[in-house]
Amino acid sequence: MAAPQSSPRRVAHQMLDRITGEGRLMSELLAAGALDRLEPADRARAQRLALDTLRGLERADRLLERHLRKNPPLSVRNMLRLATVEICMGGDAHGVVNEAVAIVGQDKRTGALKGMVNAVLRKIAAEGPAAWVKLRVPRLPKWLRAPLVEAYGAPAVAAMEAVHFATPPLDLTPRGPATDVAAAVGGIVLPTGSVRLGAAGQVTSLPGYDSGDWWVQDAAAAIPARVLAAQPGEAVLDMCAAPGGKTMQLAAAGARVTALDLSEARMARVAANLARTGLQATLVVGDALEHDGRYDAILLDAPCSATGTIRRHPDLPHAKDGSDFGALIDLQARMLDHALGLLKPGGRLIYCTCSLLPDEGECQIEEALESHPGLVVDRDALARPGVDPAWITPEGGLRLRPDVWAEQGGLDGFYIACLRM
Ligand SMILES: C[S@@+](CC[C@H](N)C(=O)[O-])C[C@H]1O[C@@H](n2cnc3c(N)ncnc32)[C@H](O)[C@@H]1O
Repeated sequence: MAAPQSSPRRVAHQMLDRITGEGRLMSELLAAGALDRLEPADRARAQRLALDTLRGLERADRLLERHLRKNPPLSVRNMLRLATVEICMGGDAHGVVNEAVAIVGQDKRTGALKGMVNAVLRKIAAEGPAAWVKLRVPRLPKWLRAPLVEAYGAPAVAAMEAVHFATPPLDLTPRGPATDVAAAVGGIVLPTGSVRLGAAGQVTSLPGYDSGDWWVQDAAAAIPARVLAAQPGEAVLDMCAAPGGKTMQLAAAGARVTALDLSEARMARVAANLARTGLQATLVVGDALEHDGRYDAILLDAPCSATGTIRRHPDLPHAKDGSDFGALIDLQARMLDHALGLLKPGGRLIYCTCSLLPDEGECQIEEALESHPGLVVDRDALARPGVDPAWITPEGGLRLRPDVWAEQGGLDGFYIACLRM
């Protein structure tokens, strides 16, 4: 086995370069082994440094602007950003500055700038922490902010940005009684039945992980399967299943679940999750648009912009620019059309996306209702514990936003609707 050869700051810096420079998502980098050169104990720290930097990027840039005479190359800017955020969040300035200077100095392309990095970061160490707290909460980029302001209004978007800026809590979906899991892990039970922890630490060392008593799943992401309310023995298709959070909910309810996903690698995670929790489903790797069968119920958690998950994935606004969302919207419509054709008479379909964009939620349902005579929205299905009727939209879906339950850490943005043929 190759010896680990890096440090958390170096790895966090490399991840920032790839996210901001190449438009890669952190999930892709992690899947490709970005943390492998670190000791296991250092991996969470590297990831946290990168995530904190991405959440605070706008503030870091504002502080750095005061001290930069020229725009440095992106890699140097990213090192300055990472060091600025760490210093302003209470890191040991001496150690941070020394390593930042070493990292810039050891790279032939940037070595000549190490003196500048040293000088700028010494100023940040002196003035930054006091100035940091006075800066505004970082905003979403314009390409995303504009449609959200149009949909929800500027005050609501500002409230979402405040939640995005905070470190999110950890949510667990309990397999059995939520109170037992909450007591075991030291969490609270949310009104919708998920268990929430403030400071998680290492997930795999929490009580009940090995025995599969729960799985990690945002409280919003747990609502679609609750709305579907699978009954024992029902044939249920989880149409875009990986990594399997909703598959496990459906299987735990006693349904005969077929879990379908296009990605073999992601389906391996469904298999591992089912093995850990002792739950069962039939796994199919394939294209949802070509899948055949007849089901009592279908859960379509369609691929989407994932703009509802920014509090957990602050890399997204920096890696994306919205240019690939049109193709996703088209795919969602085709998947919804195809899925409706797989329902038994009287069957129900849950359509959901972890998106904040109405084009991927409300508009998809409005269009499906126009093009499928006889299709109806089942509003009554939304009456689940903890679901606030104020979240129900005019066409009869649920609109969840990060600023819901903001004081308790918020929720992922989601759209959920129950359709019946
Ligand atoms: C939002 S994620 C699903 C999350 C999952 N339902 C859960 O709760 O863990 C969307 C999934 O759609 C899958 N996907 C994308 N295109 C697909 C297609 N044409 N057919 C089937 N699955 C597809 C992706 O591989 C991805 O795993």
